[in-house]
Amino acid sequence: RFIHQAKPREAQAHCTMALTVKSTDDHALLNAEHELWATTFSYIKSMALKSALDLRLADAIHHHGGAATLPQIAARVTVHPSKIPCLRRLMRTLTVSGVFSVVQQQDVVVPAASVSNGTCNGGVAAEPLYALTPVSRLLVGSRNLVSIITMLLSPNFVTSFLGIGAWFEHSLPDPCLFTQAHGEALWTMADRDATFDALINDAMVSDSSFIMDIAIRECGEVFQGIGSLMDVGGGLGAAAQAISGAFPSLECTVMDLDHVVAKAPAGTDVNYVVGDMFESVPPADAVFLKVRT
Ligand SMILES: C[S@@+](CC[C@H](N)C(=O)[O-])C[C@H]1O[C@@H](n2cnc3c(N)ncnc32)[C@H](O)[C@@H]1O
Repeated sequence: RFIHQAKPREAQAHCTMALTVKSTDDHALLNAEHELWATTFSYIKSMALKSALDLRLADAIHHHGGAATLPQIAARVTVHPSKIPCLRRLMRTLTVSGVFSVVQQQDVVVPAASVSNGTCNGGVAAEPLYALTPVSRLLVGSRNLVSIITMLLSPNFVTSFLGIGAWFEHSLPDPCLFTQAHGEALWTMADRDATFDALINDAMVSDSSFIMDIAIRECGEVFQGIGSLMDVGGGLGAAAQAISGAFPSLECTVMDLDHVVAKAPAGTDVNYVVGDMFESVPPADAVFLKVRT
């Protein structure tokens, strides 16, 4: 904080001052305050990730074969030229949290003017190369997790968590955080708001397409020996499709609310039925309910 508030030389002086605190108690106080600020701002990590999704930064790096300089990234995303120094700071935040990695290239130099990082005064400057990591590789390619992360970081979900304190004040049973924040249940909003419904359904397809391949590889034996399966609250059926693909003799049916089943894809090996799981569940050899914890 000292460094950001002051000019470089003053910052150094302040920094030295901070580091030469003599009292152990003051050291402890400053450490505690640092922890408090770090916890307070920890949401910046997820907001930086949201920005990366909004700006499609992983796609821009992927386009360049998995590693790209800031000018190369900036050329492929919608960033006003005046904000390119800010983009460098965003990339720094994302590399600290492991979304991207960065290497300082020794052998590639570019004119400082084109770097536009706000710190170079002419001459040449080595351009850092930002690369995809195992984390950001999950955000590119055909089976990516962009939709589920976009939903989890969407305003309707994020704002719900602002009410945790208020939620504790009410006795059980009470509305969940989502209902408390928005005055209606998540599935009611999805029924009413087509954009929100699409956000959820796409999110679930991306999550199920990813996790079910692993689940079938790791514990596919649970599906052996059964003739029919009912995926309760199965959404657009991505999980059931994965199971059906791996076990073609297993008759898979998805049960969901009518506004979801109305959008179910045609031409799959999966059957779809409308129903309310709190009223009844159609008979099958096994009931499947996918839960992520
Ligand atoms: C979190 S999504 C999971 C979708 C799917 N199982 C998956 O993992 O890809 C929950 C699903 O339950 C459905 N749902 C909510 N309430 C329901 C109810 N009372 N009866 C049947 N389905 C319901 C929603 O429409 C939604 O598709």
